[in-house]
Amino acid sequence: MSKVLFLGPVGTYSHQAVIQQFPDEELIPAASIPECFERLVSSTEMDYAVVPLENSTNGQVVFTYDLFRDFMELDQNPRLEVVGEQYVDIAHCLISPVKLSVDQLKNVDVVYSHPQVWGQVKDYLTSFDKKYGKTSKIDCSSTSGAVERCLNEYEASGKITLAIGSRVSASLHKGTIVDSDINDIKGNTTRFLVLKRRDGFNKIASQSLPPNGDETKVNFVTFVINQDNPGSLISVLNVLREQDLNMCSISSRPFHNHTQSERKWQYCFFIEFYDKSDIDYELLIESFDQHCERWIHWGRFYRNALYYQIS
Ligand SMILES: O=C(O)C(=O)Cc1ccccc1
Repeated sequence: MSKVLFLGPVGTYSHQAVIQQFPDEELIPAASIPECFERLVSSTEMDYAVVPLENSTNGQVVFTYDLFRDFMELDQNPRLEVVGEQYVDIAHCLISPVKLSVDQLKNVDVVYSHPQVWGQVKDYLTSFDKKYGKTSKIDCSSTSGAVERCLNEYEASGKITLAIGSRVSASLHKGTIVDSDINDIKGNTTRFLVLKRRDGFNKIASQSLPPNGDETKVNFVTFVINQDNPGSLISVLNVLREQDLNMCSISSRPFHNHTQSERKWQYCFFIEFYDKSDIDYELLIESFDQHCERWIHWGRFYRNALYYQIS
């Protein structure tokens, strides 16, 4: 049986993603996204990890992007590869420890959740604060961890706070749902990546989980360029055009080159592009070597059919 790390505790959206991917394996809750990366790389006991990457409402889960960046910066041969992806519909609920009257709601001054949530319920919380009074938003390591903290605080001190998480997290932690489906944008979906320890290093990560009906494969690459060379980013993207490779995502995160740490406004780029049967990977490696200060090919994995879900 494989051991699979996920952002816990049980009831997180990551928990749902890992159940979708590995319904019959041993699921191991981690306290944070960095812990998922670190335990997978450092412990031969662990086989996979499932981490949130981006959300359809408010984009990057920056903690995960920054971990890919840092692993690339610290280790030219990071022992990790991306072998799959999952998609989870996000349906946030406002959760309390007990059933609350309107007056009790007016006395609540704290709401707990994962930082990624605030951008997904901004309008909802603005109108909530107008109706019931200003609340402080407190970050927790996960949505279900936020619900757990809300219930534990009530048990320990009787203080009534609120949390935002899934309906499952309310059930598992015996919370009460005050309001449901509170996302500002319907069809809110989070994309997760499935990580595997990379045994030995090859410039092109080759393993992937079996296809799920969609035979399209996606390549995931991070790179940094010499930003003082005009056209350096175009030169890298031209590598894809020259081989008629279709890019399906591009994003960036701040990058602090360890040799120029005092320099600001440098970027690490993240691109994904679709596979083709006739990719000349030797040429791709040569071109990335030529135009990038450093780069890592994290994986070639099958596109999950849920990617195409329209709402
Ligand atoms: O905290 C969770 O439930 C997670 O899995 C991270 C997350 C948080 C908010 C939306 C999607 C995933």
